[in-house]
Amino acid sequence: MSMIKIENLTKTVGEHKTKVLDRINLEIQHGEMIAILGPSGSGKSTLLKCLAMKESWTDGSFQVGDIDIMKAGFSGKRKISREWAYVEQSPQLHPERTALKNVLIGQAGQTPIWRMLTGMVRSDDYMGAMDVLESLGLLDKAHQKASTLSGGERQRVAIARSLAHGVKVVLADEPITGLDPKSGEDVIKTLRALCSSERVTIITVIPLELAEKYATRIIGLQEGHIAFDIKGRRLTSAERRLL
Ligand SMILES: Nc1ncnc2c1ncn2[C@@H]1O[C@H](COP(=O)(O)OP(=O)(O)OP(=O)(O)O)[C@@H](O)[C@H]1O
Repeated sequence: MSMIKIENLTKTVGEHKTKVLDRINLEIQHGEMIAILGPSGSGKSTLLKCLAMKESWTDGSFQVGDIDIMKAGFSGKRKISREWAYVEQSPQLHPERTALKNVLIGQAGQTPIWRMLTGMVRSDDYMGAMDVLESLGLLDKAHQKASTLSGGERQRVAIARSLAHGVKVVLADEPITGLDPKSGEDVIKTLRALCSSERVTIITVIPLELAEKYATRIIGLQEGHIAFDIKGRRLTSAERRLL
């Protein structure tokens, strides 16, 4: 059984019912690293948000394991959302807290109330948080206040926060925007390694060159529909022309 299965996912907007997503069919397995590519306005962010259940769609079915999202009640959706993280382009962090503290306390709803109140952490949590920060190239920023971090650094703290709390699916919209090429590639390399070692599933919008090098699968969108869906590899010139 696929981890995620969507069929004919369609989203229309406005009075002219413009199709932003047009009959998208996808089956996603654990441990895939999926890069979504496509021209500006092709629907990449909308698809990510729908997959993350942050945005509604007009038509289509959406199954996660044996849970039908359209019919799932609050507890079914909550079970899924605990293990999934959507990292937006400008994620919310506690501005006055350090990068490390942001990773440790997690998002509201994931942290035991006693820990929020006392601020106490176990030493293995501390080491785990430092490990993920290091793997995302943030060790030297661990003790810096979130408000003083750059946009790209804040994104990586948000990814570290998800991973430190055992998230199994990460949906990240342009996670390396604003990073220099080397740091950007290091982040993508780390995400790919997590797919291989921990079977974390990553669905993300990243530049073409990095998608070709690190993604296990590349999905090309064009005007809201899937133009190609291939294993990670160098694109042919015909595929490149679609982007
Ligand atoms: N709620 C909405 N109302 C009207 N139009 C919308 C809405 N949501 C998305 N769109 C339109 O749908 C199209 C796809 O938007 P989306 O942000 O998903 O594209 P994208 O591929 O992520 O683009 P970019 O690469 O520029 O970020 C755009 O033309 C956008 O204007």
